Amino acid sequence: MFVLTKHNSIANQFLAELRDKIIQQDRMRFRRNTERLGEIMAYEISKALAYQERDIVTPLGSSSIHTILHQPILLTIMRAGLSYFQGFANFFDRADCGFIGAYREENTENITIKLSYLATPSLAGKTVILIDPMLATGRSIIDSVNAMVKNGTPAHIHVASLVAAPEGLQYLSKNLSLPHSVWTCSIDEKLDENFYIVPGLGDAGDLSYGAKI
Ligand SMILES: O=P(O)(O)OC[C@H]1O[C@H](OP(=O)(O)OP(=O)(O)O)[C@H](O)[C@@H]1O
Ligand SMILES: O=c1cc[nH]c(=O)[nH]1
Ligand SMILES: [Mg+2]
Repeated sequence: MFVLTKHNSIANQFLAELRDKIIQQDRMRFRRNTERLGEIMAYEISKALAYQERDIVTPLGSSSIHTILHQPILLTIMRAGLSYFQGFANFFDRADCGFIGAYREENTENITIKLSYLATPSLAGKTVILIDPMLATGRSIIDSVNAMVKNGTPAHIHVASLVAAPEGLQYLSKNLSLPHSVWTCSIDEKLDENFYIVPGLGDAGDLSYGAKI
């Protein structure tokens, strides 16, 4: 598993601003910081993709360089995923993309996921980056994977999160049987009694777009 904040970088400042209960109230900065971390995580994941050597003709000669063989398919879970996704789309700028509508319904016992929308290209044999900033119980990711495989079974899924809870990571390792890797900016302490990540940052969807009814 890759954890971005294990290494000091400017990314730590963006995550600190996302968590800070005052700064995070600036909705535009919240979305933009999320997007910036999406760009940085896209760069990190790009190192794990397949490359091919190409010769580029410049005005003065030719230059050999390794470029990405196939752009990954970018899939995100709405709402909160949208800004993080945009960071990936900025870097993987030729990628085919897909969208999943899912939200958590809380009851006292557990979380259930309501899936309402699925629009993806064919996923058969493809490398997919599944983008969702909050990995809390892990149920949104697992239910999304179970829904999206009807559009083909990917060769590999990169699960890209921003803040992950240990409980969610454990749920993924038990329930995600397809080849996958997990990428996150931080592994936090735990879930609270409402299944929110502690210390986390709060509700990423609401901070991005406002409370929903
Ligand atoms: O790991 P889980 O327990 O499934 O929680 C994570 C999910 O919770 C958030 O979505 P939410 O249901 O709040 O919807 P929203 O994005 O519309 O706010 C977040 O965007 C994840 O999709
Ligand atoms: O802590 C959490 C858990 C799920 N969704 C969020 O936005 N935050
Ligand atoms: Mg939410």
